[in-house]
Parts: sequence; C-alpha cells; structure tokens
Amino acid sequence: MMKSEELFERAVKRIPGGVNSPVRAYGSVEEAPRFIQRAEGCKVFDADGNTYTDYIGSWGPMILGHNHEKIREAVIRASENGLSFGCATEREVEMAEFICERIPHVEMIRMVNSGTEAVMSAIRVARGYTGKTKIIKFAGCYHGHTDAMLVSAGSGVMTSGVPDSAGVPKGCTQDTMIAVYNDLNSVRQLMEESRDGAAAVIVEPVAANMGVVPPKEGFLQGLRDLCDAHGALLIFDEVITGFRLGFCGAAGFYGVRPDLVTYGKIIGAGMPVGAYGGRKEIMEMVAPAGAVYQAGTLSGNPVAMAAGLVQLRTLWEDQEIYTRLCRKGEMLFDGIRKILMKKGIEYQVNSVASLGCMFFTEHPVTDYATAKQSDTKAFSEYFRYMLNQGIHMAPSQFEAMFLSDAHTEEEIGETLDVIEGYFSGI
Ligand SMILES: N[C@H](C=O)CCC(=O)O
Repeated sequence: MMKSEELFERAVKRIPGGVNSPVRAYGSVEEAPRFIQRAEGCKVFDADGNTYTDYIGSWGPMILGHNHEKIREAVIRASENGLSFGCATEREVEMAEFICERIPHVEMIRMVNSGTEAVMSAIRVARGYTGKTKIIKFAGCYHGHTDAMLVSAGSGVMTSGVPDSAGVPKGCTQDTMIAVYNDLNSVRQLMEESRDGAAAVIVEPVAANMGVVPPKEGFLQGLRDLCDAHGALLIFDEVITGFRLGFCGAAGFYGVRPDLVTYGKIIGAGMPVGAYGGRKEIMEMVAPAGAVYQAGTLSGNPVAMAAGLVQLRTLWEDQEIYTRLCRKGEMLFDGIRKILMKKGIEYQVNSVASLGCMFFTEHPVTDYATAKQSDTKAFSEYFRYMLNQGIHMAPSQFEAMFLSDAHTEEEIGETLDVIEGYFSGI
C-alpha cells in the first residue's frame, strides 16, 4: 500500500472526507489524494517519494514558487520573536503602508485571516456604508464559504454538483441576488428589480473558480458604470488575481477602479492571511474608527506579515516578474491550444496571463452555464493521466492552473509533451 493511501485511510476516520478542504479530494472517499510532504520552486514531493511539476501553487499564493529562500528566512526570523501577540505591531503598519502607497484604489486596509473573512467583512462594510442590504454576485464566482456567498458558488461547491450548501438558512441568502457573469443586462435587471437597490456588486474580475473565465471587453467597466448609476459599491474579489495579474491586480490590468477590494493568501505568501481595503471614507466605517464591527485575534499576525511583506516587496521591486509570468502563460496555454488544433480537438482553453485552464467542451466558456457544459468525466481521466506522469493539477475541471516565476520553459515544455502524449493516446 502506498504511504498516501495509508495516510488517507487514517484521515477519513478523523477528518470529514479525509481532507481539510473539499477541493483537495480526488472525487471520492475511496481514492487517496497524494499527500504532499514538501515543495520547492515549481515542484512538489509526495509521501511516496514521487516528484511533480505543480500547477496548484497552494491555490495561487506561490507566485515566486514554493519555499522561496527569502520568505522562509523572514518567517524563521520573525518567529524568533514570538508567534502571535494579539496586539498592534510595526509590521502591520508597514504592510498597510506598503499596499496603500502603491495601489491607488486602496487608501486604507484591514488585515484578516482568509479570503472568506475578507469578503464577509467587505460585504458588511458595504451594507453599513450604503444602508442597503442586497448584494449582487455572479453564478460560478466563489467568494469563500461565508453563508451569504454560498449561492450558485464556484470552486468545490460547483465540483460537488450541489451549487448551494446545506446548513445555510434562507435568511442568510435572501439578500444575495445572482447575476450571469459577462452579462451586464442581468445585473441591470437585478438592480432595477430590487426596491431599495443593491449595497454592492461583488465579482471575481477574472472568474477563476469555475475554471478560468476572463471578463469580456467592457464588462468590468460596465459594472463600474452600473454601480455608479445605482449607488452600489463595486467590490473586486482579488483573492486569486491580486498581485498576480500585475502588482495592482485585475483592477490595474483592466484599468477599472473598484470601491473595495478583497485579498487572500497571496498577501501572506501562503501563510493564512486575508485583507480588505478601498476608499478611505468607506473603510473609516470599520470599528473601532466606525460602527461596522469586525475583529480577529490573529489578524495581522507578525509571522504572516513578515512572509507577505517579502513577497510583496519582491514583486514590487522586480516587476519584470509579471512579464515573465505572461510569457510563461502564453507558452503553456498557447502550447495547449496548438496541441488541440493539431489533433483536431475543439476543447476550449481560457487564460489570462499566468492563470488558465482547458475546458472539455467545444463551446466557448463565458459563464457558469457554459462552464458546466464541460465533460467532467473526460477531465477526470485526463487529470489522472497527468498525475501519473508527474503533473500536479487541481482534481477539478472548475479550478485554475497557476504558474509561478519558478516554472522554467523546460518544465513547461515537458508539461506540454505530457499533454500531447495524452491526446495522442485517446
Ligand atoms: N478555489 C479555492 C480558492 O481559491 C480553492 C481553495 C480551497 O477551497 O481550499
């Protein structure tokens, strides 16, 4: 028996489904996921001694690659002074200054512990600021597992085929309105239909939790205009795109300014961190400055801040990283497109810079409904083949492939050879 199987046998007895997040499961409690022991650069190493080229990247934060020397050293140094104080520290101020002085739409920021918390808090602030309750979200976008956002959600919720979640009272979701991604009319209609209007529109500016679905030309600006016309705030959930598409995230990449932005794991270079920020007059609503309550013992944790600051400084000081990431994205995703074309297969490849995915469908994927047309059985076969050939990807059709600065052209080329091998065999 493989070590991963042994570990999984133990895990399922004590951890629901044997995993601490559903997206780590390989589809059933019968199949053990590979248990990862360590990672370096773009490689992960499992408990059975296998090495993989990794395209999960801890679901996004490993922009510089795994176990980056400077980040590791910062964590070790910071931890020598203690792990958590639950009190104000200089590093939190450095982090807030570093971000606010470089990202024009973030005038004030509050650290939290995850993207889920960041979204939950941003929504509360939007409601407090506007005095309205309705929130518009898009089918297939995933904003963490807070009750109000578990409606037509992407990521693991979409993979499970159960779009909402048991245990969420109707009262928690009755003010969440669902629009169609890339369809401004659906947003306009919801805004016009709701009596008091919406407090906010929240969107993944590049949807990356129903596979990768880029915004159509004008979609994000259209949301900005609709929000302005109807007195709603625009919230960009940049948990995946923030500091990845460019230092200013999707807002900078597409030139659209949100009122609030949410960040996640990237700010902590993989440590458990989240943050939300935006216009000063809105953020000043947050306690203790204002009347919107939000708190957290571990928020702004000194070790996480130390790790995150090194990652953000490195990204800021060497912005060529973004050019390299784009080049690698082109190499991988255009490479897949070429293979498919050569083989006469009409699957869709969607990508933006270092994010992308292949949909197992012939129809263009622009929203939740079209993403769901993908043949998930065929994807699962492909996933298993890739894994056995040393390519580590999310086990779901509805997640992104993440590139890092540590992926070399050689490794991307090897990945393309494996993909070509798969499509030569079917
Ligand atoms: N797609 C999710 C967030 O980015 C995957 C992470 C998780 O739910 O564990």
